[in-house]
Order: sequence, then structure tokens, then C-alpha cells
Amino acid sequence: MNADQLLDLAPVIPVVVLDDADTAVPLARALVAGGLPVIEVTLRTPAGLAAIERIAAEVPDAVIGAGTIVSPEDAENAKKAGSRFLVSPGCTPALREAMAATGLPFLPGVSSASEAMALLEHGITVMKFFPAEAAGGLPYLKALGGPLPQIRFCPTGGITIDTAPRYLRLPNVGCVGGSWLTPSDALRAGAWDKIEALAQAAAALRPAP
Ligand SMILES: O=C(O)C(=O)C[C@H](O)[C@H](O)COP(=O)(O)O
Repeated sequence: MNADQLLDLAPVIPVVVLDDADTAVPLARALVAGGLPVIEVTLRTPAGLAAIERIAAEVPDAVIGAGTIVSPEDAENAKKAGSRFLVSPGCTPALREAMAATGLPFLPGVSSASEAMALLEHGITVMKFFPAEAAGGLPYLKALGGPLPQIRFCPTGGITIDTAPRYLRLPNVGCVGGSWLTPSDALRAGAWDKIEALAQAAAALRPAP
């Protein structure tokens, strides 16, 4: 699987922040059951790596990846834990090289034309647009598509079930990311049925190819 194909697996990538690795497996099962197999667990919390390991081992239908990759060590640790893709909020030359060295598909974060062009110089054409809403949202992405139509984005940051469809209609958007699928109160309460329903609504935004 390459990064382009990753964007085509589902219309929405749930971005998950987990405080307790014990919730990882039931959560991933709920998302997969709802129709969202691609899951990004962030490394923002100490439980992140263990959560990725558990999902990789116990939920074979999930395509598990790691988010908040901000250092070369994060990229290596995420691969060792079983991640099948990597996502970073921004990118530097060192981080780009480290993510590429894992051999995994990765979505480096950008929020400007210059950042996107710096990655293009290295043959990277699939990126995360972050923080999507704060960095200019839909009009900004639409404008980037004029001079840089060869780039496909996964916009993430401030996107909701209501705004996602407009992003998904842009020709340079493959899928969107968001944390709205996994509200922290539902996670704490173990409300997997609620999370499955949120996933189902998101999966229906665009039929799987
Ligand atoms: O942790 C990371 O690596 C990030 O890049 C940030 C996340 O992608 C966004 O925080 C998700 O955005 P929301 O849907 O607005 O919550």
C-alpha cells in the first residue's frame, strides 16, 4: 500500500488520542464495524505505542497508523509497534528522511504552498493539510489545487461531520481526518456502540471505491 492508496481506503481517518491502552482494541473494533478501517492513534499520550501494538496484534481488519510523529525516533518506534502508516503535523528534512526510511506510507503535514513544494521536490505528492480549518480551510485547499494539482491531501484539524463533505468534494482531497469519531467522554464510558454509530455516519459520506 502506498500513501495514495491509503487515502482511498475510507473517506475519514479517525484521529484517536488514548489515555488507556486497554481501550484500544474495543475502540478499533467499533470503528472497523462502523466502516472506518483506517485508524490513526496519536503518540501524544504515553499509551499511544502500546495501543498501536494491541490493535496491530488483535484487530487484523484495522489499518493501524501512528499520528503525531515529530521526531525520527517516533517514526522508528511507531514502525516497531506495528504501524502501517505514519502521520506528522508538520515536516522537516530530518523527519522526512526518517519517515521515508521506515518504508511505510506516510502523510507529512503541511500548511503552505512552500512546505508542499519542498516535499514535491522529493517526489512526495500525498500530504496531510494541518491544521486544516485554522490554516485557511476549504478555500485555501481549493486555491492550492490550482498551481499544485498533483498533490492529494488529507485535511485534518477542526473538521466535523458537517464540514467533511465539502472537503471531500474537492478534487485534491482524498480523505479527511478528525477526532470527532472518538469523543473523550464516549471513550471513558466505553460507549463503543456510540462510536460505531459515529463511524457509520462518517463512512457513509462517500462510498468505498
Ligand atoms: O496529533 C497530531 O498529530 C495532529 O496532527 C493533530 C490532529 O490531527 C488533530 O488534532 C485532529 O484534529 P481535530 O479533529 O480538530 O481534533
